[in-house]
Amino acid sequence: MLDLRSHVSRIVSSANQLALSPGDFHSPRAADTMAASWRRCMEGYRFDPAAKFRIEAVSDAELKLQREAHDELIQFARPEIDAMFGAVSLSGFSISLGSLDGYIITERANYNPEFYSEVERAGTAWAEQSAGTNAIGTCLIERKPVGVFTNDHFFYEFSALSCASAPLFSPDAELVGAINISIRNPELQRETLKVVLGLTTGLADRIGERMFRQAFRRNYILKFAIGPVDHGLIAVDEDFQLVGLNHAARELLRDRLQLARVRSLWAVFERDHRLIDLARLAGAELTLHLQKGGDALSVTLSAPLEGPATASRHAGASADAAPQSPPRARPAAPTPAAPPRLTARGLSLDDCAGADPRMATNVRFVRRVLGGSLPILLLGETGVGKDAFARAVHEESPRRGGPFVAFNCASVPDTLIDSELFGYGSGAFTGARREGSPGRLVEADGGTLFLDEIGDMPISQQTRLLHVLESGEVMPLGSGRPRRIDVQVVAATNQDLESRIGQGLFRQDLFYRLAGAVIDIPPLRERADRRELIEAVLARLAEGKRLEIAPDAMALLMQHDWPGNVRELRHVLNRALHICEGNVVTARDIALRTGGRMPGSQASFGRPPFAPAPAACMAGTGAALGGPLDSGTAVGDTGAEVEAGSARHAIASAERDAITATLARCGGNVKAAAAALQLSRATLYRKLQRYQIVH
Ligand SMILES: Nc1ncnc2c1ncn2[C@@H]1O[C@H](COP(=O)(O)OP(=O)(O)OP(=O)(O)O)[C@@H](O)[C@H]1O
Repeated sequence: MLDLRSHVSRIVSSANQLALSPGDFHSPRAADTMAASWRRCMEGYRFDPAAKFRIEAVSDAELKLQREAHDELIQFARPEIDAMFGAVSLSGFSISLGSLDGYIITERANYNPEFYSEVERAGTAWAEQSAGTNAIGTCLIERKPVGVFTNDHFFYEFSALSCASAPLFSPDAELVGAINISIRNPELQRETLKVVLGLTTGLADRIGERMFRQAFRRNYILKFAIGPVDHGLIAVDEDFQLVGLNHAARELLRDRLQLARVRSLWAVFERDHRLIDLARLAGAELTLHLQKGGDALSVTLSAPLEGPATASRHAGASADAAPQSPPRARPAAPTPAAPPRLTARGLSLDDCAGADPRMATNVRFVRRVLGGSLPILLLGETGVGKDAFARAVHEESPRRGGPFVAFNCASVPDTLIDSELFGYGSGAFTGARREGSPGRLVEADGGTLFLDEIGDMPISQQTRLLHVLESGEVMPLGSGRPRRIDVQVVAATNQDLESRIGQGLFRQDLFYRLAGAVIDIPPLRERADRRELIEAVLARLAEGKRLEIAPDAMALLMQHDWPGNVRELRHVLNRALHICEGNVVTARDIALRTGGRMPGSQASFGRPPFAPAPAACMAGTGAALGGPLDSGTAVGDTGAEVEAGSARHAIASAERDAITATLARCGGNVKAAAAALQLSRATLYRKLQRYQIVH
């Protein structure tokens, strides 16, 4: 282990020597991985390697939310983590699972304080932007296994640790997190860490395989070795049409898939008639050799775990989808590309889930609580489908025969919320209806009450609502008689409730009461099934008319970052279908709002150098500037006018302005700005990326 002075000078000189063009913070060569990360730390995040560092950690409540959001990933990872921990239980050895944001969400460790440090506990923030060079954070950025030996950590505080992390990919080949092994042992050799890195990569491979086999449980699966611990997995239907490829298989077969624009397994391997017969007969698993470009590859074929899927020629690995478009994570769907079912009642829970793994987890989770009295809290940006989800919950719950009552806490004036929500007796106040009003809570008795924009509810009504939820009784104003009610409460917000609690604007006890089951609905830009969702929304809008999306239009739609989410997508497609010629929507018909995420972006809002590719794109004509969200108002889903400059936009806009101003005041120093804004550094980095603020 180096002393502090040598540590700092090694980092600074290596980062400076790294021959990269300005702004290129990603190194193509493995040997440069550390130096590239150090350089990101100094130039991108403006960290000082000599500075004292304290790891950030989320609160227990936030950790609980994180765990709920990653419920499925934890379920798949935990048995493998436990098995590995049981096999290699050494002092100073811990295994942890990091979320995509770099938080440790579960861990196994020897908690002997001699070897265990608080920095390894669940809830700590290891995103590189938060903790500097480290195995979890750097692996998540590099999307490859990364070992970080003692002083390779950017901050000196971590130099007693050596860590190895490997990325975890979903069945759709999306990065979903990282698995990490840490060792706190001064005797550890750099060479030994390489072995540990192999163990970690094998662990990630096995967790990925569990997820893949579950997702494609109705398909035949071919498995073949790619490296000493890596495996390619390919799911096919009974006609040997490709249904899914894991990340390793996609990487290996990338050229072939791209060139051939394949759907069939026989474009990857040479046709083998034995395989067809064997697959039909296969009761379990068999190993055979398949020819691939002159080489014989040993492949294990396993039969479906559940009843075989019907032929699915529309599978994700279709001609124009492979390999960028992930295969479907829900192989059970008989016609995977079919649009969601449109009923008079709207979307079902399966429709809301589409083929997105995070949404599938959400739906599985919410189904477990339906029928009980646990309140459900829906979180997500504007337009992601919280309202649609709430209605689908009602339709699937045992209360579906009862009323569904929606109450928007932001659209009713504060002074009327009391009477509207809790009701009032006859003659309770001047202007009241003579016969009184039962109020929305009582109206929802026996059914579901959807409290939209709960984050905007004034604090005094929050107190009353909390009382109702705790007692199960409503006391209408001036009636003197409480009324018992039996209601499934579903609340929703796009606000950061934790920070509202911090500002004293939201009651913490109400939050805990509402957060019985927390469902985090991902924004459209993060959904793995974007392509299918785009097609489904168009099909739904086209009402039976057959319409196609030309590849150039699809490319625009896939690149856009959708600040208004599915609602914005609907507006864009609705406009396109009315102006397109014939049955094909082309790029000329697509008008996308350009610039920052919220209206009124300033020129200074760009993309941090390490952020994903810019999402803004513009159709060939100047019409792009006249996109629906620019027009000031937009026609809402129910036909009502929705203000584009609504309270939500104003809040986001104010937040973005406050961040920009604070950063400027702090000379671009993120740490100082985070302290001034009373945000954790990780949260501020997330917001910088969200608002695309260059600092
Ligand atoms: N999975 C989906 N498939 C098709 N359409 C969808 C899907 N999810 C949402 N939509 C549509 O997108 C639009 C916006 O959805 P919704 O109103 O539920 O969003 P929201 O999150 O509640 O918005 P807000 O935050 O503004 O209240 C609606 O027209 C809805 O029908």
